[in-house]
Amino acid sequence: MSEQVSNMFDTILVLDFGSQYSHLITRRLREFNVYAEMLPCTQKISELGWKPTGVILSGGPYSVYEEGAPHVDKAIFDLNVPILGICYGLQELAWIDGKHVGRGEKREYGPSTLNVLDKESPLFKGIDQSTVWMSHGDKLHGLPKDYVTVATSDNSPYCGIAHKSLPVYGIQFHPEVTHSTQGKTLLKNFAIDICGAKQNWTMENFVDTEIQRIRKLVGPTAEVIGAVSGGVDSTVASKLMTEAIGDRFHAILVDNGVLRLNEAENVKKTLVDGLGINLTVVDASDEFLDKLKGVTDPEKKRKIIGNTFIHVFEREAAKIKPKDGKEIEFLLQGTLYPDVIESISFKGPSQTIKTHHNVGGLLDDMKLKLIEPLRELFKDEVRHLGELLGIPHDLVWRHPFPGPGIAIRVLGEVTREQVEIARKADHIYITEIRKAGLYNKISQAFAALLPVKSVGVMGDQRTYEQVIALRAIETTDFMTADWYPFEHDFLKRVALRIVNEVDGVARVTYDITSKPPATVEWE
Ligand SMILES: Nc1ncnc2c1ncn2[C@@H]1O[C@H](COP(=O)(O)OP(=O)(O)OP(=O)(O)O)[C@@H](O)[C@H]1O
Ligand SMILES: O=c1[nH]c(=O)c2[nH+]cn([C@@H]3O[C@H](COP(=O)(O)O)[C@@H](O)[C@H]3O)c2[nH]1
Ligand SMILES: NC(=O)CC[C@H](N)C(=O)O
Ligand SMILES: [Mg+2]
Repeated sequence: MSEQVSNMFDTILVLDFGSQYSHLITRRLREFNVYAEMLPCTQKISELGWKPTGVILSGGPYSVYEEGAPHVDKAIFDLNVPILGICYGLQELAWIDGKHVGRGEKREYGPSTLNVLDKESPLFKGIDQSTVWMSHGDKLHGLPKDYVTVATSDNSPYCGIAHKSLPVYGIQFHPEVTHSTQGKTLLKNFAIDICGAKQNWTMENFVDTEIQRIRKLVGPTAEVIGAVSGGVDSTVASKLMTEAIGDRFHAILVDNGVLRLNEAENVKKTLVDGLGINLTVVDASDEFLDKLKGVTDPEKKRKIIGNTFIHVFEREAAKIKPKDGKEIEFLLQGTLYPDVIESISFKGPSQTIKTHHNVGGLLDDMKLKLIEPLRELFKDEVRHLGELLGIPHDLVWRHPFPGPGIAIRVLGEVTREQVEIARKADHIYITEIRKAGLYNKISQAFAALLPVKSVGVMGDQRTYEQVIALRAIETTDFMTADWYPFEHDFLKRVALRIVNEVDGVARVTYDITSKPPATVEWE
């Protein structure tokens, strides 16, 4: 899939050396409609399968002179396309041609002033003295062979360098962060003027080319299945698939008994009636809740739900008999670019904090070929795509909802009764958030039901019931998050409604922990 998109649009290849900012390079380029793709720094150019329009080497936490430090495939120089090294990338260029890199006397983090020496340099066109963001401890001690200095900064005499005859550049600062005030101009200069990349990466173009691509890939008769949740990603992927192949696409929604209030019905209404998606809703709630009986360990809950999910999905898939008399050939997945990025680090995927349920487990058994139309997109691009495809605004901007659902929001044993309490409280909470006009300001909000009892007094009677914890967070990437600062009156209103309207709850608390150290979900 990734090969195909890169062949259809001029593509800047970003080779990732592990900087925390690497994905921002891709983002910035896409913001001015130049398509870019990030791959690990160890990518072999001969195995790329497409020709980049230009190459950017990212920053990274290593030192080029260290043993075991990552190094780029020298074949990038045989591509005869422009190259830009950023921070570690600059140091890598200098290391390759003369090894002039070492520890600096002073580390440099934060703002610095850029001083452009070569006013004719195409990389610095329209850029003069400006603030640039630094984050390095190593520095160049001399120029690599055949390079000249084009810019300096207070602490970096080789802040910008350029090859004398080739379009190869290196810069010590990070143009991809917004703190580098003219960083975007520099990236534009590189991608558009120096590489000559066309600015044709628009969602409208993507929709057209992607629909054509899916049709070609699937052929005139083959059929496709996909799991949909009513969440943003699977809905957008399903709508795209429906546009491409109509009801040869079979969507399956599994009601696992831990969905939100009236969710299965609502999703059915929106997807079938509203969007024309060929959807089957399978009620497997008894099966899930039976298997969850007596289980309190969060990881066990996640695994049970993940496994049961696969089981139910496979069973339903086997019932589908394609019209061409063959078997189902493809499985649609709503994988997004951040999922891909997280697993491409050359040191392997990051440590497992919690097992996110996923449908990847289907792969081996089912021998289905994967279709992942959103694989190159960031979440906000997926939302934009959803709007273009005519998916209602409310659905496109929905808060994410985890696959294991309310089961990981009912702490302790999951029973129908406990799910019902959590569901009702959640519904009231979200309704109030919407009423207050706060839904789109918050990234995710939900109610969790705690397995502790607390004493209360209602109508002169002693009560002894459970506790609801409200959570609301703001985040851009869900990797880090902060709690949302509600007005006190709002919290007062929600607490009152929940205790009054939901049997079994005597107390409400608000969770004021950020991530880290907490996670978004309670389990
Ligand atoms: N109840 C369900 N029935 C069928 N498939 C499901 C269900 N819950 C989750 N899935 C599948 O698991 C995938 C991953 O879930 P995830 O929550 O990451 O994405 P999403 O639900 O599509 O979007 P969002 O992030 O907005 O919730 C979904 O895309 C969908 O394919
Ligand atoms: O599809 C999913 N399957 C899961 O198993 C899962 N666990 C957490 N989440 C969602 O991921 C984001 C980060 O959550 P955590 O900080 O709790 O890990 C939040 O948006 C969580 O809701 C999941 N989504
Ligand atoms: N941000 C970076 O790329 C840092 C590169 C290298 N690790 C240094 O400290 O200089
Ligand atoms: Mg979801």
